Amino acid sequence: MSIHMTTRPMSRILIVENEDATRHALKTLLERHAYRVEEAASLDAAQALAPQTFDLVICDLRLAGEDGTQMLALSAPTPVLVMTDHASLRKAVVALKEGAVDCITKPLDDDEVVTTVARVSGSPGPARDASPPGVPSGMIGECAAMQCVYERIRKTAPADVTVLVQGESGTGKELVARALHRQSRRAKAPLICVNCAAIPETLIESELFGHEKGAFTGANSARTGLVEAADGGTLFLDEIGELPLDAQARLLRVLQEGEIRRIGSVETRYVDVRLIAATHRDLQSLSRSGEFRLDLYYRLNVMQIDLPPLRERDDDILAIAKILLERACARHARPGLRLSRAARRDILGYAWPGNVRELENALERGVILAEGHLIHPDDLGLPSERASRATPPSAEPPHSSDDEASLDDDLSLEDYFQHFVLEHQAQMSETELAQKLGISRKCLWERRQRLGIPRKKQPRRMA
Ligand SMILES: Nc1ncnc2c1ncn2[C@@H]1O[C@H](COP(=O)(O)OP(=O)(O)OP(=O)(O)O)[C@@H](O)[C@H]1O
Repeated sequence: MSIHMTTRPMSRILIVENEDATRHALKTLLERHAYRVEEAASLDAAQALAPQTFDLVICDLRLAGEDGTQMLALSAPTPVLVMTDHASLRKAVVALKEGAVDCITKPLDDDEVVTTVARVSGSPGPARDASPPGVPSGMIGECAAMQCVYERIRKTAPADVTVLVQGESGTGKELVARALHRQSRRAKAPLICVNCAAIPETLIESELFGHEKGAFTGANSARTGLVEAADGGTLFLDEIGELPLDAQARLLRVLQEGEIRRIGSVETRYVDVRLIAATHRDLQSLSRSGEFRLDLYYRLNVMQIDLPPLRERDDDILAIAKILLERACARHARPGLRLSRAARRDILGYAWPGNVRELENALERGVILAEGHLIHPDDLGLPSERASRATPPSAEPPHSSDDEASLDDDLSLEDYFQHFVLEHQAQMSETELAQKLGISRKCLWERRQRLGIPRKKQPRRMA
């Protein structure tokens, strides 16, 4: 893998991506960090913009019907940073071998994108790392349970041991793996992330360990596996509880002896890989039922990092929501949106079974659907039959002055709305009222219901 570094400050970046939403979000993010960005939705459109004149090209590997790796040749000598999803990790490995400077995986993580772009371009990097001291970049939250997690990361990262990260889905296990890699001596080598649940069981062994030509039907050429691709670096195996038993046996050999044997090969190769595994399942009880090898479990569990579910992070929820909301506002070019008091109460009262990912999605929905400056409970679209939480909604933590201000704004806006409607509804139609308030008729109707001021039926005017 060749790493291209340049010392001049980054100025122009070309994004080649056929998905409009991703392209737009990436452009907005990079422009916020003072990069000049142009975009193309296809190889042809990219070529027309003379990619070789840019300072960096960021290209999706799976352009609709086109092979993104072609951008490497089209852009030379400009460095190319490739984007991929879990399904096309194989292509990413090939692209890295062919000279891509690095690879970022989808769904894109804002902090990772900014840090990677800064690193591969040699530019000074993000203007500020939003993370407070001691909090790994990209992670939000400072409650006591998360402080323990950060301390574990800080102590474990340099130790070069295998780590087992446990937590419910969406609690940030992959973020922990990234932080461990970044803070380790392997930081400059590749981090290969594989979601074992996303690869079909029949393919997973050859994906991980590679195969020789003719090893099985369809194996037309020899292939390097992802374990070998991580040589010198870190391999993150998410959802390791889904790994079939045969693959578990091969993985055990890698951990015990550093040995790897491609499928269909008699030759043993040696790799130097640090393994980080994650699961939301109880591996010990899986091993009792014979689904997970106990010896592998013990090998994996040298260090354990447990992530708390979001519902147990009371002190953090609103702080996380605030930062995720700012990010969503930036992605959708809706600056300044805030959560209404009722929305904040609902966020605190909800059990968040999908954890931070679910909160991220709800806020994204809120930003897209909000009509005024505030996001209301309906915009968040939380399931109506809320799973109850131990903490009642009234237990909202003390407000910072910022929260206090937005609470007052919220109240005064609702007061203003109510006042305006009551004062003018006799003279104005619903359409006129909605226009004056800058909201849709539907939104006016919904707010009337919520505030208990439904429109009274007007007596029909006689001609
Ligand atoms: N502490 C956190 N701070 C900021 N973002 C977070 C945090 N935890 C999770 N996220 C965000 O939530 C989403 C899910 O995170 P991640 O993929 O790391 O979770 P996971 O536990 O690996 O989930 P799964 O097991 O379903 O793969 C990501 O978009 C991530 O950025």
